[in-house]
Amino acid sequence: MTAMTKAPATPAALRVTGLSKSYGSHTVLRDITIDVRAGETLCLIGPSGSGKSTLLKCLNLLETPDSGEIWLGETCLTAARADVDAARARIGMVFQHFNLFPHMSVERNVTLALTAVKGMDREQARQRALRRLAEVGLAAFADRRPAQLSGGQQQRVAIARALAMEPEVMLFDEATSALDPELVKDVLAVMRDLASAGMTMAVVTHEMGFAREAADRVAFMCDGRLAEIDTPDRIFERADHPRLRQFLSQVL
Ligand SMILES: Nc1ncnc2c1ncn2[C@@H]1O[C@H](COP(=O)(O)OP(=O)(O)OP(=O)(O)O)[C@@H](O)[C@H]1O
Repeated sequence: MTAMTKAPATPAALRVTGLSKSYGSHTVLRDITIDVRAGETLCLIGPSGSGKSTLLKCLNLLETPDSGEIWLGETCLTAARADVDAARARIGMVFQHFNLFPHMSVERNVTLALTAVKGMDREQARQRALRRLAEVGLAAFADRRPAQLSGGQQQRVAIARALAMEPEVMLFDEATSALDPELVKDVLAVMRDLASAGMTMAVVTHEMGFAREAADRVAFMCDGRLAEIDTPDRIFERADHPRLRQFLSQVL
């Protein structure tokens, strides 16, 4: 008789349990339990003010939750003695506003943290930056200043900068919301490539097309709660949660 073998569960790269957060008397996150599996693209959708960005900021330790735990692999980020800087270096974050240094070249923007934080040798950092810039389609722009690039190109530099740190997880907080509509698709294409390449990603987005096509799972947040989490197909085609149906009827 052969022993039954059980398929290994996909490990969680990030795991959140019982996370709550208030600003004064305003409760923004209510008892959120969610994980981002290794290699997964998880999209977070929901009405404005539902807590999506706050959740992402908690994941990157830019905000401190009032209660609950966040685990990055085997490391508890919310433990009293957690090394926040070391943990943050393992998580890449891309914001709506790219915050590039205007007086530095594109290449220097990407290498800065490599040399300053990782202590990498300047030439080694440059080579890594050039590889990352090539991946986002900007190899030819390394010596330019950010102001000489379009908003979409600047956002791709910000993505290259985050990738250069070789993070275990990438977090995207409305990365295309500040862009002119015609610049959005190039940034989404880079994000799609990353998703296809197996990068672990949590993506707050208002781009329902991206969530539908690129996500492995979609989480719907509402009033600070995780209201639904499921495959894109079930979220978009077979939604039975009334607030989700209402939300989708407004945005699709
Ligand atoms: N630093 C802060 N201080 C006080 N209230 C805040 C702070 N940051 C966020 N909030 C409030 O928390 C709630 C959730 O905000 P959050 O930005 O997480 O929502 P969101 O779902 O990302 O919204 P959007 O889609 O509009 O970006 C909102 O009511 C917001 O006003």
